[in-house]
Amino acid sequence: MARRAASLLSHWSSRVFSVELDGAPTYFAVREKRRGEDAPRVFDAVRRGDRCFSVLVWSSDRVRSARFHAQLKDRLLGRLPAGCRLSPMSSFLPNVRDSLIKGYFLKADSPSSSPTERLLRDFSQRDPLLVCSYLNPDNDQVWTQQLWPDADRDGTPRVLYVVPSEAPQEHPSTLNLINSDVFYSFEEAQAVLKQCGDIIPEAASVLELLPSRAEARSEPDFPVIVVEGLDATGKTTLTQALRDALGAALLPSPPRCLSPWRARFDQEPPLIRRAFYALGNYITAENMRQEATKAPVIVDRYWHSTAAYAIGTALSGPPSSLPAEGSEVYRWPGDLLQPSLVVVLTLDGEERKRRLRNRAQGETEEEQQLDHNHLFRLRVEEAYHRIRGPACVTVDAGPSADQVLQQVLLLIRDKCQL
Ligand SMILES: Nc1ncnc2c1ncn2[C@@H]1O[C@H](COP(=O)(O)OP(=O)(O)O)[C@@H](O)[C@H]1O
Ligand SMILES: Nc1ccn([C@@H]2O[C@H](COP(=O)(O)OP(=O)(O)O)[C@@H](O)[C@H]2O)c(=O)n1
Repeated sequence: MARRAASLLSHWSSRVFSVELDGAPTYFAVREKRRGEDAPRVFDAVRRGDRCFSVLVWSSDRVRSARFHAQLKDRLLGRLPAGCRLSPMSSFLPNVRDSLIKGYFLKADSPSSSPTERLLRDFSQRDPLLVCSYLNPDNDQVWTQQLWPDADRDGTPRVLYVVPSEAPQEHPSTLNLINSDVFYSFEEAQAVLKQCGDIIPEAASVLELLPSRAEARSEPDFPVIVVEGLDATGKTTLTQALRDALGAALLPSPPRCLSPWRARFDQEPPLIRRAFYALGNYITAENMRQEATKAPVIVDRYWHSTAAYAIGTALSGPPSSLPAEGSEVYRWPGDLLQPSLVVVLTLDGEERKRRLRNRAQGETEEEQQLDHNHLFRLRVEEAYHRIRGPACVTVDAGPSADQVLQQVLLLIRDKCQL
């Protein structure tokens, strides 16, 4: 832990900081203070006289960091004085993978800054937090950042100038996607659940259900067809109709054996939750392999869902903020069985909502977010289309259920010689 802190601090001046102030990201860096120089303005959205702080989560234990970050907002809001405003914040080394650390930027009204300061000092001594305070001593928008001595540990307060920085080319969260949000091997996902063992007892039960190891191995005897799409695009309807039309086996994903643990892992931060879903795919792959010795196999969601939802959640903004097409984040895990065909159902937003209303059954929290957040839905759909290895074939799910079935049957006959 101490070594990671030392390396964090030694690269501190190379870091870029990002704060969502009034809905727009402000990027800034810090550097040594030069005497007598006019520093540029940075925090236009911060009122004169406001006292600011940043609280960033850092720990070499990634499970601890992820869980601590997930609780941090509530913990801060529960104890901070009224009038203190929180904005999401992150810090990263440009182009350095896994360098992103996350936390919050706090604006405290001047009169109430002392209790905030006391509380943060208390937090920084007990918790895996790196706290900085921001001052504009001359009240002219020239900001300085001070790493608190107790965070710096060598006893010398470091006072740095805050200077504007350019927006990075890629969304900063892209730096930590691989093996934190999306897992590209059985071992990587399994390692997260093993690490959770002492804090989430259910992890042991999930680990027991896993195959001893994973490998993509040879093609199954019968074709395996995966149906993907956002909630209410008609996956259940289509997969059942395909099962009946082809005399196929129908597999749900995540697999049924994980049902007792799903709600538990849905409460966890992305690192743990996504590892759980990633492992579910390896169980599904074993089931696919077995069933495909006897008949065609239809699967309701698989790797495309796991990766596209994870990418769409980790990033923000319009689909243009996603990693570019061809990026390694869209690759297929080398040890995961590839289906013969992946069909993605797409549906006009209004029709999807109408079907959701008609069905009126419980949505996952993530699915509710899809409804409330149009951009999130667009990001997930775009990520679906960028995933490679098998790429997906898009089918318009707007026509009647029978027409959609006939179209997909044609595709299967064409691509899988069935
Ligand atoms: N092609 C279709 N045309 C009209 N309604 C449909 C069609 N396919 C499915 N539905 C209806 O839309 C709702 C959502 O379909 P469902 O198969 O449950 O979607 P998913 O499994 O993707 O969430 C259901 O009420 C279903 O009867
Ligand atoms: N193979 C899978 C299947 C589901 N999932 C997750 O499960 C959620 C959707 O599951 P669901 O059971 O609500 O889907 P529907 O088939 O009901 O639309 C998505 O939010 C994904 O995050 C996954 O990550 N990987």
